[in-house]
Amino acid sequence: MTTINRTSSKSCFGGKVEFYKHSSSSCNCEMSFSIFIPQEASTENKLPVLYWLSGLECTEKNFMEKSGAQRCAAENSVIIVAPDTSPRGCNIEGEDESWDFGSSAGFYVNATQEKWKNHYNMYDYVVTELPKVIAANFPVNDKKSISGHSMGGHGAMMIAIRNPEEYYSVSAFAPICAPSLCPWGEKAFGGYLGDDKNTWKMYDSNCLVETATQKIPILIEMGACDPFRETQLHLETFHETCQKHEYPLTANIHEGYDHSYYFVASFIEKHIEYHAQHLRSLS
Ligand SMILES: N[C@@H](CCC(=O)N[C@@H](CS)C(=O)NCC(=O)O)C(=O)O
Repeated sequence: MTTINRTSSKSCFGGKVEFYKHSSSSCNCEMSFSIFIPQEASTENKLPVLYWLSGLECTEKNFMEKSGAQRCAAENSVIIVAPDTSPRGCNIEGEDESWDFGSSAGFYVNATQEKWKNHYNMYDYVVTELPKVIAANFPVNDKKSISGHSMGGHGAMMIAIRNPEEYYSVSAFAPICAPSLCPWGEKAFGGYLGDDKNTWKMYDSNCLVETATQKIPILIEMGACDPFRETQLHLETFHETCQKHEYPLTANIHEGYDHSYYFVASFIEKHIEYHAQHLRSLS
């Protein structure tokens, strides 16, 4: 069993916000995550988990510190787990050179390129390893949902589209909707997966919805004043692809909101309630 080391524990709305580090076999380095555990969680009362994937430049801290999700998670009896956004400190040349590639920018893929493939396996980490670590160490049942922001919003959609039987619901805030078509995605996929764009499709939600058979509905919030909306996020393209392939998508655009955690904080309660409803519905 993986040993996990708690680095901090704080009371929050009757429950606990805790931070952990552990040795990851997928990423071959130490990984970090944060967790919110509602007060009533116990071995006799195991709770479902909402996984939260953060965006570029984030660590496991941003969501816990800025979203204000804990009160609603406590009220709805949902555990929240927020992993770091990439491996770190792997001594890979260039890993800390830019804010949109390498550290803080794992993009939730399994790298195939020589330089990155030993460590940058965030897909396996989030889909397989982390849920096992959580199940072995916390009072969780086997029900999971997933959400995220920007790069992490895409990660949540891509992971849920590929694993619809694993997640009860999926949602995203200001997601990168078609990574193969935007500068952030092209840089990351090119670097981690190589130049052959065919290999990018398995990690691109805009491609995955074309062939999905079991269709898990997607809920998106997007700020109308998000400065990345036109250049990086491509919601309209994704919307068209979903319509064409009859993939269920609800996208809400909010006047005046941008890309920041102030936007996430403004709508997070609605999403936690949405996930809680799904996590409760099939019990
Ligand atoms: N550094 C970028 C912006 C990066 C950014 O907006 N990151 C988002 C996710 S894509 C975030 O959550 N940042 C951390 C935070 O706001 O706490 C820029 O120069 O425009």
